[in-house]
Amino acid sequence: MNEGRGRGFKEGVFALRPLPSDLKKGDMEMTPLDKGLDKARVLIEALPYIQKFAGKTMVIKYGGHAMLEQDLKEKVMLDILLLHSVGIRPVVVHGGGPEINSMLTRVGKESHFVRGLRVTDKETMEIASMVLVGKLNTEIISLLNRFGGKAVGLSGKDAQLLQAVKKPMKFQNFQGELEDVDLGFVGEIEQVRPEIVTSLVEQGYIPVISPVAGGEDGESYNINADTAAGEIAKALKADRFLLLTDVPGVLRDMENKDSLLSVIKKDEISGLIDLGVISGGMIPKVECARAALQGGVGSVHILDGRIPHAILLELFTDGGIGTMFNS
Ligand SMILES: Nc1ncnc2c1ncn2[C@@H]1O[C@H](COP(=O)(O)OP(=O)(O)O)[C@@H](O)[C@H]1O
Ligand SMILES: CC(=O)N[C@@H](CCC(=O)OP(=O)(O)O)C(=O)O
Repeated sequence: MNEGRGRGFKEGVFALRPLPSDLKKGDMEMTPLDKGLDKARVLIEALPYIQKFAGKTMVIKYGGHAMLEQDLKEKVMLDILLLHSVGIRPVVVHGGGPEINSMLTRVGKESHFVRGLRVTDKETMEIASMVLVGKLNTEIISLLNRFGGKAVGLSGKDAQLLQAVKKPMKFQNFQGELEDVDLGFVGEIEQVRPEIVTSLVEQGYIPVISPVAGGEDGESYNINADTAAGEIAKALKADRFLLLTDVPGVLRDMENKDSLLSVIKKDEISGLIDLGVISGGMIPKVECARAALQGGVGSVHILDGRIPHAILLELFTDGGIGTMFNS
């Protein structure tokens, strides 16, 4: 199903004879040499991608349900470190919606969303900041650094990285009329000042950014993490923008996990939304994918963060595992 992405690299020297991992059970026991060859083959398949991506910036949006399991979290961190070790420049933007929900429940507050955006009153903003900046950002950089990385935590407020204004929102009522909805401290990004990120990246650090922006008025604004990551990817003119989520990618039929759309062209996105193929939480993702492509990002990938090493499988294998958006 993933064949035909046309990434253009052929398997190298190892394609000429059956690979040890291709042998069926019972054909032959794998010898230590076979196992070694298998590992070599994996590295060789990755080689053209490693060469192609060296020095390139990749923005990785990590969030949602893909962030909840410790074992998976560690695998995501190892993937990011591997990218960094082969000369790629990863920039991480994280979410944490489910963790904000649990913290709000613990303090007896309900979560309300309008078109995927959390209605954010003053107290919710404080709690969202505590969870995103205080807890999750620190946890991610601690993990990366524990595994030997040099990660630096930032929020969108640092060095005015993300400047926002209050986001206006209209909502259609039961009579079909458009009404204004007050989302509170939900922000719309007005300006991205990527210099702090660029200078950290140039010095070999991995920036890890939480989606809280500052406003002219000195307030903090809550930004959807997909949107924040997309804006940052655009400002950095990233080569790749990866969104990790909890589905295999964009499915043609939500009931059928095998109906993955492996490649979507930028111009096909509106049609898929109009047809109802893409709905709910997937809409902001594909919309920020489109905006990122329009803003000069090379390609955008939506992939299943629940699959161990999803990032490596997407970037360094010929078929990839998720949905790739390109122009
Ligand atoms: N065509 C589609 N393919 C896959 N998922 C879709 C599609 N349309 C809607 N969705 C929904 O989008 C969700 C992903 O968005 P969301 O829950 O906001 O992700 P996250 O929490 O990772 O940011 C999926 O869990 C699924 O319910
Ligand atoms: C305005 C808005 O909705 N902000 C999000 C920010 C976190 C986020 O987007 O996290 P995920 O990527 O894990 O969903 C929120 O408060 O949940």
